[in-house]
Amino acid sequence: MNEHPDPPCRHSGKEATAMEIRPTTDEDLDVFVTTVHTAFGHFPQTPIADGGRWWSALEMDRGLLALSADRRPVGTAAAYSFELTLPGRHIAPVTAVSAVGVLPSHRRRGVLSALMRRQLSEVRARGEFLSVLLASEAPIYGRFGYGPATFTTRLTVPRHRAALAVPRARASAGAPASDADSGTVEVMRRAECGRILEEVYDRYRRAQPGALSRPHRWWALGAGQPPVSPAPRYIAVHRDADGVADGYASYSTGEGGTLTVDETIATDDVVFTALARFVLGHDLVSQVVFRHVPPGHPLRWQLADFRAGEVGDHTDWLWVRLLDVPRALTARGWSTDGDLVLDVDDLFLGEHGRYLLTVREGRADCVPTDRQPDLSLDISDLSSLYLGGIAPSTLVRAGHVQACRPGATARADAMFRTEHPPHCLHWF
Ligand SMILES: CC(=O)SCCNC(=O)CCNC(=O)[C@H](O)C(C)(C)COP(=O)(O)OP(=O)(O)OC[C@H]1O[C@@H](n2cnc3c(N)ncnc32)[C@H](O)[C@@H]1OP(=O)(O)O
Repeated sequence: MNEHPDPPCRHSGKEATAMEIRPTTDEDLDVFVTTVHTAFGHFPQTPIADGGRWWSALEMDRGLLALSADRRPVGTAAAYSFELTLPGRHIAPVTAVSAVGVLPSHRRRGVLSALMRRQLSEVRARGEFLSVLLASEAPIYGRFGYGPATFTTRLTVPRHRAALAVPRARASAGAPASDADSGTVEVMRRAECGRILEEVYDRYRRAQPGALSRPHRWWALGAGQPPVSPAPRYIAVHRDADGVADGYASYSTGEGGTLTVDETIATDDVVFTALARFVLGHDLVSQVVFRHVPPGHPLRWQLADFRAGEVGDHTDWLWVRLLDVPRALTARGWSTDGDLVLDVDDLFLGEHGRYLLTVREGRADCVPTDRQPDLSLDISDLSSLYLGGIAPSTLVRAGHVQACRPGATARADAMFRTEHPPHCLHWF
């Protein structure tokens, strides 16, 4: 991207000038974690007492600490090194931003803005073109160029209305045998699973756009949330006819007989259905709560009673930030040929670029152009569109994206659409 002719850097004037931002080292772990806790005000609830497991995967050589003029730590930002699966099953390295916090006593003075600026420049210096995060509050990150790009829901099904319908396609005579599940489900405890979860998750995430890698280190340390952490859980492990694990559901039962499924990981739809059927058939359960179900997932349609599946917590999950438009757009796969001229503003970084995106046979070319634009948009909007989880027409109708030529919106919709909607359920 070019420097903007008159960069509207909204925050530069406000960014704390007497502050120092420095990278962290292993020696900073305690002060880093204490500062994050104070920023969130969550100290009593956070399980740091559990041997620091929650924070054990922090990459301290990638963290940032903001120090006030009197050298006191007042702000934090962490960065994890993951891979992100893009449309077309292409895989790219990403920086996953986390543990962002500014002390309550030092807010709204530009500390976060300065941390974000430093962090984005370090991501570029690594040669990466994508940054991602999970936002604690939606209004925070758009100004820094991030846009919500994947979405998730919770599906609650009362046990007495949990019957699955016989799918018409399978009930009809002559349905292919491969359509039915020929595998088995075994219940294991989390502690007995060895590397099964890690291996199944890795197969799943490589085929699922929007999914993040979970590095071996996370599993080995038991960092994060269940089932990566070793919290007590039952795991329903699905195996194919050859005995190879190809899916799992991690679950526990709680108050009032609610069975909560942390995540259902399946390498195909038949495996997902088999695992759903298994937990929905659990005795002594009043309802089953599936967390992290992709919006529009077929499970709701498989229930004999369509209204039995109550959708809740429909919310954003992964926020994406493009740092190099041509590299990002050429890295993902595309399913529809076409040409599109995108005029992109990056207000936070004070950059502007106009690009001709040309898609032929699944791959894109993206070069600077002075042709008239089809769409004019902010980098946060392009970042939202990037994984195919939201249609350009939605952002045009919302007034975020400007369609500059007749037919441009429909063409953009067709080009950005992906065969598999993106979904992410990794917490970091
Ligand atoms: C990926 C993650 O880790 S998500 C976790 C984020 N952290 C938290 O939610 C912990 C609690 N909150 C905090 O620690 C702080 O309030 C932060 C980190 C969200 C913001 O830090 P600050 O140093 O106050 O932000 P900063 O002063 O740079 O604000 C920049 C702009 O963002 C706006 N902004 C900052 N936080 C918020 C917010 N929560 N809601 C709405 N606007 C916000 C500011 O008003 C300012 O806007 P302006 O330039 O138009 O005046």
